[in-house]
Amino acid sequence: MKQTYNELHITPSGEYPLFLDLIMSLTDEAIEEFNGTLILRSENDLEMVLFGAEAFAQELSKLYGKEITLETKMLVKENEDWIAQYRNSIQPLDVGNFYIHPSWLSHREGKINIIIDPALAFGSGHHETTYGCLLLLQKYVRPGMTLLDVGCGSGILSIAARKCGAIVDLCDTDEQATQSAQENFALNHENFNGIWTGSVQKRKFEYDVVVANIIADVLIMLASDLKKAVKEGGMLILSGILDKYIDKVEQKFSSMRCVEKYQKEEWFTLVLQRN
Ligand SMILES: C[S@@+](CC[C@H](N)C(=O)[O-])C[C@H]1O[C@@H](n2cnc3c(N)ncnc32)[C@H](O)[C@@H]1O
Repeated sequence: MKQTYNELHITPSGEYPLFLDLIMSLTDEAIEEFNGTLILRSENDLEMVLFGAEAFAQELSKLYGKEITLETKMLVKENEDWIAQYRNSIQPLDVGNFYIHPSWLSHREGKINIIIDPALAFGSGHHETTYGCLLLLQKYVRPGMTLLDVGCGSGILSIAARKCGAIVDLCDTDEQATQSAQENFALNHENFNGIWTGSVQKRKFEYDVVVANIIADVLIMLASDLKKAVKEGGMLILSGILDKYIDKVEQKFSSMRCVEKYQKEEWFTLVLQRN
């Protein structure tokens, strides 16, 4: 990309459609039409287009026996690097020992680095619910534990758990999410044990830790399957719970012992232990 581009404005005093046709025949660039002005933008030289339009105006004036004039303006403008601007808008994030950053930013020494590039799947780390799960995972996950991530989205939680030494399975009902999670595992040079499109019911094992950051209604619907997925003495980390639904969720999971309740803004994350 060049540093600058040219912008040509042509406003004919008459015969506008003929000038539009002429300019379309002189260039492949897109033409903007604004209040009787034709605007062309190009990194290439536009002098020939200007010259052609002026010559055409003179010829038309002769042909019609009346003066057809052009108001013209040639500007040189700075090219914006939109991709760079977009990239600059994506901020890295510290969550306890984790440092979450996109692939174009460098690692931070002394931190557990997690690379997540923006994509369609949920889970950049910035949402309060993901943040809560990340904080609690680093507190409760130990090397060698098994973990199931239900509703994996971008895979951020299972990547984090893997980086803490867990053996991880993950699933999501959305195929785009499982696809994105696999890409993010590869980006982080990490591996998972199993991944599937679907939910907790498709699991084959019981786990030391199950994490599910889904909305309250879905957690309630999945309650029995989520509880069964946890080994005796194991932990269930639930998030995606708005404060107004916390009582309802706690009641539904009351057969488990509440070990920790973390709140960030209006979002709760619960750590429950199976007896
Ligand atoms: C809020 S996102 C969480 C993403 C990621 N785990 C995080 O913490 O950032 C919830 C994810 O759950 C998935 N989901 C919704 N209902 C589900 C269900 N019944 N079983 C499994 N996943 C589900 C959605 O497709 C979505 O990717």
